[in-house]
Amino acid sequence: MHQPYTPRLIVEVVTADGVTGLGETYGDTKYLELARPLADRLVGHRVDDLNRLFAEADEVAVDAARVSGQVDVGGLRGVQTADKLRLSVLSALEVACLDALGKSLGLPVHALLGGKVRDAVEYSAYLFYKWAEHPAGVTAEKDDWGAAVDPAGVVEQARRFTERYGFRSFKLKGGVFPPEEEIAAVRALAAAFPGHPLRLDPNGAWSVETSLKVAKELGDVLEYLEDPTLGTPAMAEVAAGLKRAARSASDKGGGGRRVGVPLATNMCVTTFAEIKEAFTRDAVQVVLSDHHYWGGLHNTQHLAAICRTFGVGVSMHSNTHLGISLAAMTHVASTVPNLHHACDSHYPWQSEDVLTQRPAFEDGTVRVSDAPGLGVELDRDRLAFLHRRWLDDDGALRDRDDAAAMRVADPGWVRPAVPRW
Ligand SMILES: O=C([O-])C(=O)C[C@H](O)[C@@H](O)C(=O)[O-]
Ligand SMILES: [Mg+2]
Repeated sequence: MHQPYTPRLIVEVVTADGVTGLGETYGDTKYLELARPLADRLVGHRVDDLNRLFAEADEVAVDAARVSGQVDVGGLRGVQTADKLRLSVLSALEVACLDALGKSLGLPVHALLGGKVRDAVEYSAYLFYKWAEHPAGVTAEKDDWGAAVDPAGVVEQARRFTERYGFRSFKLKGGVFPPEEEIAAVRALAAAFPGHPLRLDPNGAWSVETSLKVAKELGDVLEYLEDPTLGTPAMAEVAAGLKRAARSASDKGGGGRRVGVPLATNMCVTTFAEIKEAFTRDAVQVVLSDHHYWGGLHNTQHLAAICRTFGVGVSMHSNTHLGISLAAMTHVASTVPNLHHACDSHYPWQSEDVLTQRPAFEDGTVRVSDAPGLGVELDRDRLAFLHRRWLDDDGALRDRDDAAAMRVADPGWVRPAVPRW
């Protein structure tokens, strides 16, 4: 469940020559608290002095109450550490500096990152279970996607995604209905779109046992299973169980059906500190990077290099971002040689943006811009309009609370404990 609106922080750097650069990141209060002091420390620095950003960010104090034993957005984005909070803010400044630097030098951001290895970046269709409309009383833009609360609705949503944007890969956000229903939805997708890459992401809603059961049932159709269960130890148990099952199936002759399925994560490996345990235990086979919380585009390249060294796949996680971040993701993704999966993006679900021209999806891809910088332009009127809405809000939209809209439909609703199944 996602709130209809989400706060975003837009950063603009201005050089002494008057060149501007744009960046974007999460905009909840805890990020805004760090953005101003960090921005103040950077006044007078060069936009190509990117490594210094990390040292400056380290000097910005994080309120301990923001991070003590916390997970981000109910766990959806993994652990919340002071460092990760700082890196998430830093990422917007790094992207803004790269945009400004590229514009000054007449080079696209991908060139500043070493050059693109592909001309277009593939994205996946992000399928959500949803009602036809938001519950009465929830302020939201209307959409024309219709309801998706069963396999037929999910297939219909996927069909619209292919018609509108040409996506080939499909990711179903699960953990909503009992696993049997989500298995049926994935099977329906596989029947409707034979050979298309499919993923299912229940955000840790299942026990190890349920994860193993679902993975075995869908082993022949899933490209990967994302965060079936919470935490590296539990993911490692699932991965080991799947390996055992695959071995025993091959000992028995196999029968041609794939038993194992790679596990992907944007929850248990979201910081460099978490890599060692996860990779040495073979708990995950694909890491979904998010340049915001990994600390920018250079760090995303470092992460990709570590994944390559360990034989772990890499792709990208999405986060209700706008077009600035989509452009940044596309530039960095174009430079990663070992990007073997279509990246996630919530962007088709966003009806609003702060750009004069929205990035477009063609055949499920975004073309990598060769224009100087990111290749996007800020629409100051739209930014002012959205900022005004944020200022006028009673405070309910300042910090992401995905349960808020659910509580309008069902006042007693609380986020279910995990594992739920
Ligand atoms: O793969 C995903 O998109 C998720 O696991 C959920 C995300 O964390 C998403 O809700 C977000 O960050 O806004
Ligand atoms: Mg995920």
